[in-house]
Amino acid sequence: MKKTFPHIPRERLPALLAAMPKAELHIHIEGSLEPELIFELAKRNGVALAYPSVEALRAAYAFTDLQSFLDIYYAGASVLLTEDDFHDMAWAYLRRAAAENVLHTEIFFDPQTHTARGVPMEAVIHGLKRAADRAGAELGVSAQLILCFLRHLSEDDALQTLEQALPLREHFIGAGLDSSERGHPPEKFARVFARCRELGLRLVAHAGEEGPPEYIWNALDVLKVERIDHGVRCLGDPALVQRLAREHIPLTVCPLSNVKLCVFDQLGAHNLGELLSAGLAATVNSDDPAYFGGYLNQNYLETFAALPLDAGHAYTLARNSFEASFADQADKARWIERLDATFEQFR
Ligand code: HPA
Ligand SMILES: [Zn+2]
Repeated sequence: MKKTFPHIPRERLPALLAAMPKAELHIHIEGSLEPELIFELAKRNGVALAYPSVEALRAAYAFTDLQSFLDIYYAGASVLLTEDDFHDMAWAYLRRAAAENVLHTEIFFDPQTHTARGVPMEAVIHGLKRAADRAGAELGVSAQLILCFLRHLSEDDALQTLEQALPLREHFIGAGLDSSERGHPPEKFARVFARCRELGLRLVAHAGEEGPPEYIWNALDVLKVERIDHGVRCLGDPALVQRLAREHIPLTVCPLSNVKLCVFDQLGAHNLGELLSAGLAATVNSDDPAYFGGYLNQNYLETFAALPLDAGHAYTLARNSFEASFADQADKARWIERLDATFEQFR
């Protein structure tokens, strides 16, 4: 049964959305790199940037599609060289997450973006993991890592990357697939995902952000992923929607990202409400918050302001975020109790 909260008026929604405990399941840590930190790290590491100032860099954040964003995103990540750089980036994100009542986060990282520049795999993973462990100890935020393969590169490159990461296997819980979607279908990565499955990694893939519903089918059937990242284009295929609903496959939806990358013209045209009405396990996430105009709470706030969503939808989205996570059942139950308590307090 869906919960409803008729006693919570619409004016209380912004406070409720900010206060409610939540999980974030779709955040690229390189996409949390704020322009100020890009400049600080560039200076620290003696890396030359193509932009003269923070303002000039921010002014370049006007994207027409996924690729136009990725070009700038990879350029920004070029300032990351040492273990401390990766720690500092992730720590900045995790502090923000804690302030936004994020109890649990599953963080994507793109090792190939760094190893291709000669950065050791150990620097990437140890730096991120140190920040994740520190978040547990100092902020009470549970944080896990998901290693993503860049789909514009070859499957052999992905396989080599996986082998390189294997000595550090204990530090990440899953594998994902990101970067340029169109022209790089999931089945291109069938072997590497099969290997990840043998290794006991949890599996996710970006599909149906810009790509067709067929990519979502193949992410499920060929890669055997447990969650679909984005997936907003599933509504074009009723049989797919039925499958996603029947099998409770979560979608990690990123509303501000979708508008910035022109997947939807405006937030008011976003299909999040339809996804929920279709019985899909949709969640709200920030994707690349430093580039897309806001962190997790901003995604919730702007989306609820633009769409006819109420406190019942807020509850469903937050609850979905915990249920769709790769955390263990006891943690999920504890977080959902805290969610229920927050909703009890709002009148
Ligand atoms: O939204 C995204 N889509 C695909 N790849 C990405 N890498 C960072 N953000 C994204
Ligand atoms: Zn993404």
